[in-house]
Amino acid sequence: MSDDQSSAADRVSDEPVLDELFAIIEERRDTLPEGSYTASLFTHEKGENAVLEKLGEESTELVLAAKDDDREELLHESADIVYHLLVLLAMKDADVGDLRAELRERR
Ligand SMILES: N=c1c2ncn([C@@H]3O[C@H](COP(=O)(O)OP(=O)(O)OP(=O)(O)O)[C@@H](O)[C@H]3O)c2ncn1[C@@H]1O[C@H](COP(=O)(O)O)[C@@H](O)[C@H]1O
Repeated sequence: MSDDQSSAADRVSDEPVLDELFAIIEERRDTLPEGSYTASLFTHEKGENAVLEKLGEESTELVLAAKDDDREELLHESADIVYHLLVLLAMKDADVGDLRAELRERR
């Protein structure tokens, strides 16, 4: 780990960024505003298959970024995956609280 990278324990934060993102995703799902990429994923315009395809593509890109030791690309693809994963949860009657509970159970 480089000097400018703190340990995982140091970087534990209660900043609710995932909860905020999930709330925005739910709001887009429920109101379907014009011009919203997120809203388009909840319509026939794109739909579930588009989300699953994105997750597949981004997983491959994540693997390639890791193999290339490309830290910037690794973080970019990770963020894309987390976003599309949260969209998928919102499609499947699950939410970020369920994900948190699942992770807690494994500790
Ligand atoms: N976090 C995201 C987010 N991550 C990715 N994306 C979109 O997901 C798509 C990803 O497709 P691609 O991977 O093909 O895009 P890319 O990253 O340019 O391409 P690659 O280099 O990865 O191949 C792009 O259109 C991105 O804009 C996102 N779109 C929205 N959000 C969040 O959702 C909120 C609501 O945004 P709207 O969708 O505009 O309502 C925003 O405020 C953001 O917080």
